[in-house]
Amino acid sequence: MINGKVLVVAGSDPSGGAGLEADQKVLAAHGCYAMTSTTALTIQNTKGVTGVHVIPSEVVGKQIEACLEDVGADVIKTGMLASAETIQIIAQMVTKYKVPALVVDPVMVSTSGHQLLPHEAIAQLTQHLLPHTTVLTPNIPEATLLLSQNGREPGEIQSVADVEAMGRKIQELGPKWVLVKGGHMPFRRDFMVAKAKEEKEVVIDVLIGPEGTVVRIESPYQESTSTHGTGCSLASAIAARLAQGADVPTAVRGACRYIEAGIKTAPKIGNGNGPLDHFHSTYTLPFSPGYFVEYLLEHPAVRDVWNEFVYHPFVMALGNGTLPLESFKGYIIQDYLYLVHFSRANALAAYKAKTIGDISRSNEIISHILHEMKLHINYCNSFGISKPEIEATEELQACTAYTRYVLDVGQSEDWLALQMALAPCLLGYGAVAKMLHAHADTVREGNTYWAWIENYKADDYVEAVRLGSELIEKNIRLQSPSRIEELIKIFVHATRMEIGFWEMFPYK
Ligand SMILES: Cc1ncc(COP(=O)(O)O)c(N)n1
Repeated sequence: MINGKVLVVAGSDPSGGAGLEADQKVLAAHGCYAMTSTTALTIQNTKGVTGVHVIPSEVVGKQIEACLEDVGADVIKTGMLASAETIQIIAQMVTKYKVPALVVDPVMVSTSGHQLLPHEAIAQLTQHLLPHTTVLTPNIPEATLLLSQNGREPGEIQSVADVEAMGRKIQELGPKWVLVKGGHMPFRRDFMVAKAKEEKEVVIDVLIGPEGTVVRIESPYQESTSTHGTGCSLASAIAARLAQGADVPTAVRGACRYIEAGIKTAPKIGNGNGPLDHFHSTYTLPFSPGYFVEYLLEHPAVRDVWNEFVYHPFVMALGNGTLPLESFKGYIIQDYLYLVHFSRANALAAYKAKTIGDISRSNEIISHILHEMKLHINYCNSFGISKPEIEATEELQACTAYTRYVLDVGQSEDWLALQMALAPCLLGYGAVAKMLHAHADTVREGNTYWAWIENYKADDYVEAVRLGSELIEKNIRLQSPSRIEELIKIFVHATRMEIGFWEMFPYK
């Protein structure tokens, strides 16, 4: 689901760790809709930048216009701007389209030392863009350069208080909020600049805001070579959170935590300064909404056991009419006893359901089971077995094991886990009947078991399968991938119990 629209105006990094490529990953990880306007194509990888092809500023402007006059944006985020003309055009667009928020990462020099904004463009940046800026995100070298190019004394940094003073001076140049990023200058625990390597303990990002607001965001110093694109990614994470309605301090704090985790879990890609893991907290479901059951039955842990159940020799003997009648009688009686507990399990599902709609679905399934049990009684009567005789029969172990397993899942786990334990029976009998209907060896005329097959192919059973699947589909996509794997294990175990049920009686 898309929440928030962000337009990024920045340069492209073909190696994917910084620039537009990183920005789009961050926005995707936050569930935002990302648009881009490209200021430059760089030639770079984790080892450094070897070339820059600047895109004409009219093209950049027309790309921005194409996005804003149609889709619109909640936030514009800028990165590498490449030229003074491009800066002017962005400022015109921000004013013309009254974009609600502007996050400016004043990219000047890459981590590897390559100039990404001409020195003379810093004046344009200050004059045209900073007055419209909601959040400006310089690191300490960029903050120093911004102040000195504007004829202000950056001052020497000894402590966090000096960083705050620096942020305040930058705020006077126009931006509403300034985040001075501390990654380049770690501190000791006492908030003095770390001189020696072993003194580097904390990173402090300082956010300066209106009416004297100061927020310090402290995180543990991480010794890492995976920091390529951290600045781009941080500013995009701030933009994403603003687009989703967060206030600036909340957006900035959340974005800093996102980057901290991205460095911690970085994938070690390339031979230089590697990229972050942008997707450390993103779930990707392995199926598309509405197609879980299809995915489930093809899952490597399910496929073979499912086929063993559906194409079991007991089933095939029902289909070609060769199943010994004594086996069928025994099976029908045990299945009746099974259905009593299966109804209890569905009643438990109704109890665990949270909406009247889901309660009523469980109720419909129980009504269907009652109908099925009447057919079992009719079968037994035709074999001369009465209802009291059925009910007086002792459950066989496979019947007890299966039903009590389902009930235990229902007691000890949640509603969806119970539905997964119930699913092999519901889906399986539908699949068995469908398979037998289509199978070349199936005998219809004179097959004692044809009526049994017909029952599970009838419209009302097909409808019950559809309802059951719909219930699972609706709820499964709210689960995490690891929980889905656990739920699949329940399905597999219950399917094995179904196989055990076929195995109770001789089928030859
Ligand atoms: C296109 C582009 N934009 C920004 C950066 C800065 O990122 P870093 O400081 O990590 O090199 C970059 N290297 N390339």
